[in-house]
Amino acid sequence: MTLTNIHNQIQLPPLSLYIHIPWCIEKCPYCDFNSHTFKSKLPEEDYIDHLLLDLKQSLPLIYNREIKTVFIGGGTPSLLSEASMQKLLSGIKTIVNISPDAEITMEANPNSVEADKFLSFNQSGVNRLSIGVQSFHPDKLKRLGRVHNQEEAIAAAHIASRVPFQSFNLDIMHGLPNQSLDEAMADLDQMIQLNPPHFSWYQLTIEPNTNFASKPPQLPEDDLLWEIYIKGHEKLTQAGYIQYETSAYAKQGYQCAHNLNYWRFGDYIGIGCGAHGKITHLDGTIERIQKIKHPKGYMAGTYLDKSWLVANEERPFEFFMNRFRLFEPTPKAEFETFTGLTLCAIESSITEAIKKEFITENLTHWKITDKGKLFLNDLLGLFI
Ligand SMILES: C[S@@+](CC[C@H](N)C(=O)[O-])C[C@H]1O[C@@H](n2cnc3c(N)ncnc32)[C@H](O)[C@@H]1O
Ligand SMILES: C[S@@+](CC[C@H](N)C(=O)[O-])C[C@H]1O[C@@H](n2cnc3c(N)ncnc32)[C@H](O)[C@@H]1O
Ligand code: SF4
Repeated sequence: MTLTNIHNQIQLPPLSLYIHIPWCIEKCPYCDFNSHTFKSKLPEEDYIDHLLLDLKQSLPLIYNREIKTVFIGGGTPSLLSEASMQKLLSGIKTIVNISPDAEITMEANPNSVEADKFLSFNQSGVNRLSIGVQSFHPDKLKRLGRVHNQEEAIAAAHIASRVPFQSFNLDIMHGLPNQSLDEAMADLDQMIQLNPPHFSWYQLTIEPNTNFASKPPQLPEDDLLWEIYIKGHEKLTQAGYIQYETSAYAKQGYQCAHNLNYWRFGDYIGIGCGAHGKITHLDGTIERIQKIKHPKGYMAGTYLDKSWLVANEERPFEFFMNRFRLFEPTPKAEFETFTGLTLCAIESSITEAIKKEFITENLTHWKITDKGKLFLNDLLGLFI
């Protein structure tokens, strides 16, 4: 990349904080997230001390930048006791500068024991709850190895709507083992009745190194998957949900600010086992950071696994890989300020993408077309 391709006006993107809680009651057979079962008692007090120390050690990366969003993910963060969540959230507020109107999300499983803690989590500062429902169908829940049942999922959503969270999200998966169109639509009907402001609708994928990868279940054929997607999308749109990313739907004004910041190539620090981060420095370098994955190793007290700089040549791909997941137009100015490159650096790739009808452009923005969404890998390949 030549010098003329480097933009000299560095403007730091918004900053988020991710906190990983690595434990679950059972390991679900489809899940490859960094989660571990535990034998007796959760070492939660020790772990929170480590999280706070990890955050303190991250300070030189962010000096006093304001944190716009916080996301406590897992694993199953709702396994933490009320006191631990209170200690964690008040602890981070003494270390970093959290914006007074920050979105603070926590993931929860819908078991009754955990749902009883929702109000207390809210009083500790959580203002957005994300509940992993997956399905409302009893057989499907069993097949997915979930430890909650249909009644608990409905009750958890009711509790979440009564607690004064600013928003809550339900995660539902489709394309489940032996799932029919009617079963997938029944899950959506039940979800719509519960009326969450935000809804994530993931197609089940078989991930390597999971139980489903070694003993693959019978998944719906491609034609049926497509029908589920098209009919489901229609139903969600009619119910007032706006799709803003492949799997994310929200009522007007309820998009998830934390995920939006990831997809817009924002900055974030990650603390906890296996958490990753991305930070833009004042000299224009972009650093990626990865923490140690296993709880035992992480709690030995050295948190950093590795970190590396994103080369100038890799920045266009990294920027568009995230950005083109979103349906909103991409401001050209953000490409320059967030990657530190000029538009000249991608001129030929953009021309090619327009010629192939993957994107359109006007003076200020690019927009992905339906064809671009369908051939996303080919589109992104133009920026490698
Ligand atoms: C990391 S999980 C955490 C949420 C919480 N532990 C739970 O499972 O309820 C986040 C979400 O990713 C989705 N997910 C996990 N594995 C998936 C897979 N193989 N295919 C599609 N979605 C998946 C599920 O909807 C899940 O709720
Ligand atoms: C798949 S998403 C589910 C979000 C949910 N649908 C919502 O709208 O709130 C969240 C999961 O991604 C993973 N994750 C997100 N940010 C991460 C980070 N910085 N480092 C490591 N894992 C991360 C965690 O496993 C987390 O539970
Ligand atoms: S409860 Fe959530 S994080 Fe834990 S194994 Fe299941 S899907 Fe993965």
